Amino acid sequence: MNASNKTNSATSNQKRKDNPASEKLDTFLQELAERHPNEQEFHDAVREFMQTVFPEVEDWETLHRDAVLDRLVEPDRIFSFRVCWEDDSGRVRVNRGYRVQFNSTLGPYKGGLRFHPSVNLGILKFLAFEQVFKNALTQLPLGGGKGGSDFNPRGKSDREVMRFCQSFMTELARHIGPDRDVPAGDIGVGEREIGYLYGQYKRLQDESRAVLTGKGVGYGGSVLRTEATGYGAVLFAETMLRRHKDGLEGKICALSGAGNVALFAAEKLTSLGARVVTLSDSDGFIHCPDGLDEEAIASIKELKFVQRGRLKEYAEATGCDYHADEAPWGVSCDLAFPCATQGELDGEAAKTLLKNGCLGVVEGANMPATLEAIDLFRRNKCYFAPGKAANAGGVAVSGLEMTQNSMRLSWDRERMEKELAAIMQTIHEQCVREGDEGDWVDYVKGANLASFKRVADAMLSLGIH
Ligand SMILES: NC(=O)C1=CN([C@@H]2O[C@H](COP(=O)(O)OP(=O)(O)OC[C@H]3O[C@@H](n4cnc5c(N)ncnc54)[C@H](O)[C@@H]3O)[C@@H](O)[C@H]2O)C=CC1
Ligand SMILES: O=C(O)CCC(=O)C(=O)O
Repeated sequence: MNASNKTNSATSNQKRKDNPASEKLDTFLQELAERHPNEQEFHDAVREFMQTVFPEVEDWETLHRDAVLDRLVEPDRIFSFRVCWEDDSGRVRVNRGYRVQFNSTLGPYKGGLRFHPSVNLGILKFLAFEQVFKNALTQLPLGGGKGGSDFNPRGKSDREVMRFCQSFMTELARHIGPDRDVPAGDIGVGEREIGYLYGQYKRLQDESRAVLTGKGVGYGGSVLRTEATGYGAVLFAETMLRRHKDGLEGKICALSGAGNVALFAAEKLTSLGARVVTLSDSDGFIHCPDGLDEEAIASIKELKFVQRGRLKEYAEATGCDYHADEAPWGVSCDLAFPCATQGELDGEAAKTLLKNGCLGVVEGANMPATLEAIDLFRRNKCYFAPGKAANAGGVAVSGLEMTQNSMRLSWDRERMEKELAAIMQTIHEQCVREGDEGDWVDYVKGANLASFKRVADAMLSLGIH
């Protein structure tokens, strides 16, 4: 029983007439909303995915009988726990921690941890759902999960962050393991946090196990993991443009974010001759019409990763334009790279980008474009690279970090660069194979169908559970 054979665009017209896919989709989404109330981000992620998958599912009966689609939207399990820690003044603080183990059909649960005050179960379920399909596209043996806490590292001392991470891991440790669930970083969780989390895991288990990725290269991390998400998104953009007889050289690029993904995307774009004109944080954006050079990006990295400062400070120090409380999508550009967070590029922003002649949008973040924005990009045949394809370079190198840890060796930069480029190429090929519309490639449809087929086929093979 093979979903690839059963899912075919030559869908029988009769079947469609008897029971149109759009009606089935509406019912499915309505039931989802009733079963998972007040989780808008999760509903949106499922809608974006299922609206491309439903019309292509020919053998409805098989998938329906085995409840594959219903199983795909129900997490395997979810943990929620109290995290108590002591701040520098001796006061005890209480946060909530979570891990959503969504689907392990293809391998151990894999996906980042997010520390941000906005974190709630709906957001983590959307991220974990996306992760299942993103990981499938890498072709590595990885399931999907996500976790985190409403803890806000901003403004906390290193020691406070350490105590929080130790408390968080004290509970999480019992649920994870190298063949079970391997977390990594995401918003608010970088190398510092991974170091503290890993240190506490080792202390508790008295074992050096590959239980987290994104570790420092000095203690079991992989070369290129830090850069991989941003670099991978740019490699994807380059492949997408090359297929359409174009390139990155001279392209004006508007980026949002100023964290791990945005800054390494900016670095790679600049090295390939593109002009990065904006970066943003949650307070506003900087606009540098001549483009940020290597030196400027290095000093913003120092500001963000070491001093943990704000872009406003960079603007004050250099005199570049700064726009408080605004996103950068009003700036005229050839390519947009939303690299901050979900929902940051809405319908109005999409209309502005299209009006200004934007050729393509590459999602460095997870679900930064709203459903309305995605719809506008697709209807206008703007090249839109969805996050589950474009930002998969990070988790792909995490997968390779697991491989290196299992083999007890480390690969060098040259090898890692080749591996990352090959994986991004393969992801692009899968999107084109499933999303080629003749005069245009629908990357959303391509990424969703290719990953769906891989996960659904494996689920059918593994029986009902
Ligand atoms: N770190 C990774 O390897 C991967 C991250 N992602 C996604 O990329 C995005 C960024 O993650 P990272 O760069 O790792 O996080 P980060 O914590 O290093 O940086 C996040 C950036 O987004 C900005 N930001 C956060 N919330 C915001 C808001 N509400 N409005 C405006 N700006 C906001 C922050 O100021 C910061 O500049 C997230 O959507 C994450 O899920 C996706 C794949 C892998
Ligand atoms: O490297 C990983 O395991 C997770 C990366 C991640 O959280 C993501 O792809 O959104």
